Amino acid sequence: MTTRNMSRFWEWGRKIICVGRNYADHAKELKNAIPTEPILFLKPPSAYVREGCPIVVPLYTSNLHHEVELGVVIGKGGTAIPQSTAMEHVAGYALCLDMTARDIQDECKSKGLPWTLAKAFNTSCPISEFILKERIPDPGNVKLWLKVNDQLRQSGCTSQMIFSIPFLISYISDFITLEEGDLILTGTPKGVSSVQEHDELQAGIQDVVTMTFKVDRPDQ
Ligand SMILES: CC(=O)CC(=O)C(=O)O
Ligand SMILES: [Mg+2]
Repeated sequence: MTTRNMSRFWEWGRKIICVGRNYADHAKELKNAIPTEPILFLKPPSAYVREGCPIVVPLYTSNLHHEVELGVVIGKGGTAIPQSTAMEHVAGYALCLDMTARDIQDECKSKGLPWTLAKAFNTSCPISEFILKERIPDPGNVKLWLKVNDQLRQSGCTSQMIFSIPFLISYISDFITLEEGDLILTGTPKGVSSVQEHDELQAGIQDVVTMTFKVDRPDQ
């Protein structure tokens, strides 16, 4: 099925499609309504950051939040993909953080403006290594966790997702053609919180993968 080596998919310049409020417990903690249809937004490929490089806090935010999420890596593109064959389009997975400037997002929400500067800045998408599809046989039932300076902040299971992975692939591909190398971030469970310069973030998918990132702030 996969025609290219996916192991460095983040270098291909493909799009990152993010799903918001896909866990009811997270929607509730931010006092947001539970969606009846997926909420979508995008990050550019310049948002990617790999282990060994820092997450850089944008100068314009004073409330940068972590959101741990399961990322789905597309191996075969398509438009209007039926749910029944959606998983055939998946090459694998990645553990992802959807770094969010929460103060900027709140301001954009209150003004009815897009979330771009809250969600799509450089280093807003830290990712793990590529995880082959076979290593996560049931992506609808895996545990995700995140610690800040060794303190557990997020712990959830993809079984809590409101919209399943096949549904999301089908729904997204009705509006946005999916291409090989695209990444879908499937939303975050509860426990999002603020991070500061010098913090260490560690995250994992049960026994499959872990990753560690430092937070940095450029000089003003
Ligand atoms: C409120 C949000 O930031 C939505 C989001 O990204 C999520 O994962 O949920
Ligand atoms: Mg998110």
